[in-house]
Amino acid sequence: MTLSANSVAWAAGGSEILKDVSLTVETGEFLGIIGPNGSGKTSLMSLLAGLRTPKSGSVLLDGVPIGSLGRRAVAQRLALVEQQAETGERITARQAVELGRTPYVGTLSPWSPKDDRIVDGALESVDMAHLAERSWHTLSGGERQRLHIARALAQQPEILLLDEPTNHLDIGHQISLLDLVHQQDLTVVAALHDLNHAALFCDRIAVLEEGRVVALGEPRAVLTEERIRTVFGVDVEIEQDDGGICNIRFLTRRAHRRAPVRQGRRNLSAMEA
Ligand SMILES: Nc1ncnc2c1ncn2[C@@H]1O[C@H](COP(=O)(O)OP(=O)(O)OP(=O)(O)O)[C@@H](O)[C@H]1O
Repeated sequence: MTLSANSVAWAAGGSEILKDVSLTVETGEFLGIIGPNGSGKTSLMSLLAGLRTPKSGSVLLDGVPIGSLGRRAVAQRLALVEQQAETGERITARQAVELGRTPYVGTLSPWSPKDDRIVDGALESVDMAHLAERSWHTLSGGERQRLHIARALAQQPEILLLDEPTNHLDIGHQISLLDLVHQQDLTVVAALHDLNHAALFCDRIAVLEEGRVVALGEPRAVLTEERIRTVFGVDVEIEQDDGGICNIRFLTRRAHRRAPVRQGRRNLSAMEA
């Protein structure tokens, strides 16, 4: 199943937020969207999810305009985890994940043991089965974020849209969540802030700058020192490991200051030896 944006433009508050955005996510691909704050990542994700309508251009789900499909039909194919997804309901962790089954349950197809099994599996996959009966409002930000992912997995979509999915997560859970998503047989579009995560997990990366796609391709082609300097305004050094994966090192003033100290320490240990 493919998802594509074709010359999409979107405006809000009197400003053009997205301008002439074109990209296609192929079946099974993990596409990363990176860009500075305010570059339009969240806006693009909601257009791709069919939550917003482009001012011009189109978003196609398997070649069909997403706006022409019913919400239930879209939800059976595509799940979105929003950046500030919240629930005001007084529900348990498990009930939050059960919401993922909404597109499948109805008068003619009542809740069944199969739905229970899918919810159990989703809770286990994000390491939250032990907190299934806890009230939502007692959970930490990271636990809630893992449940949002579990809810999306319980939706059994073919395409998963994730807007900054590692928000609130410690580094162990950031890696295990991206690993989990990567291992699913899913097409993934994820807005990511961590460029090393993008390099490690994405098949291709689109770079957004002021609402335009300024680069789109494999991580090693897109993540160059020059581009990161131009788009994000930071100096980096990039090394590629044997597998061709980029390792980005940020050259902050602090890193520059610390370099001679490290050298000094090495000299000192050499003298002590
Ligand atoms: N409904 C709206 N009305 C007015 N302006 C909006 C609206 N939605 C988004 N914007 C503006 O559009 C721009 C892009 O916002 P968006 O949230 O898509 O960026 P982002 O790349 O996801 O940012 P961040 O990295 O900070 O999450 C911002 O300047 C934002 O203020």
